[in-house]
Amino acid sequence: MTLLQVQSLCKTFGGVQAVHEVSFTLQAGELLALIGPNGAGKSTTFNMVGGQLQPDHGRVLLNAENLVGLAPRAIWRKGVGRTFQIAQTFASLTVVENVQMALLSRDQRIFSWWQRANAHRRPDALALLAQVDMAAQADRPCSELAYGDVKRVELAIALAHDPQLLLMDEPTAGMAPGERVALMQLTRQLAKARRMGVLFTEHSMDVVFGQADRVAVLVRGQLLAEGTPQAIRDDARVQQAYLGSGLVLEKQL
Ligand SMILES: Nc1ncnc2c1ncn2[C@@H]1O[C@H](COP(=O)(O)OP(=O)(O)OP(=O)(O)O)[C@@H](O)[C@H]1O
Repeated sequence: MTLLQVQSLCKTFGGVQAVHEVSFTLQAGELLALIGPNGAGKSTTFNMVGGQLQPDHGRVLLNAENLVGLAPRAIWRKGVGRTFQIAQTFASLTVVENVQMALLSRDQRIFSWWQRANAHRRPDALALLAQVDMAAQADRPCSELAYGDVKRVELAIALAHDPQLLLMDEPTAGMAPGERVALMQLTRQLAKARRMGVLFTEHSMDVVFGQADRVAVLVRGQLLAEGTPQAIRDDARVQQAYLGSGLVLEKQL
């Protein structure tokens, strides 16, 4: 069964048609990059999939179940995880406590006190940290970590919910080029190992063309092209759309 089917999504803000009849699919274990020049409708599409925005029209099917109309938390409960452009962790807690908090939340336990998190499923939290190569730093406060490491902790937090689909909004924003590729290589390995679909918006073309299985290109709210990284890079319409945008569809070395 197809993991995610986005069908004919439309969204208008005032007189602006932000997204018009956008459709695409995503299979389990696949990484799909949503790219396009500024204002193309990427965030709007992304937020309609996650439930932060309601579409005017169209459907978002997860394993054939329509998510449109559900609150973001209900969508999350159905297996849609999310990471943010600016990584969100509790700086005052340790690395492992952050993951323990996520496990508590997943287990639907009431947590008023961080001490509760501290006692909850530490071995499982450590196992998740091992998956993102952060087990050795488990007992450090998140506030002490380099930004690239915070992003990996955020990934472990997202994995604590065992998502079937992970939405990543510009996951590598603010990172150095080497770190960007490493984070998405790791995400790719995890997606394949867990059969987790990943939909991500991204401005870094080295990440898009190096790590995505497929690329969907939005321009002025419409899906211009969709295909393998190679097909997209060679597509004259895509190159035309990016002309003058300051972005270059450079070749992967
Ligand atoms: N809340 C809003 N109210 C009014 N207009 C909006 C709103 N959100 C987005 N838009 C408009 O919808 C269009 C698509 O915006 P969107 O943020 O989805 O594009 P984007 O591809 O994510 O751009 P960027 O790469 O710059 O983040 C733009 O013209 C934008 O100005």
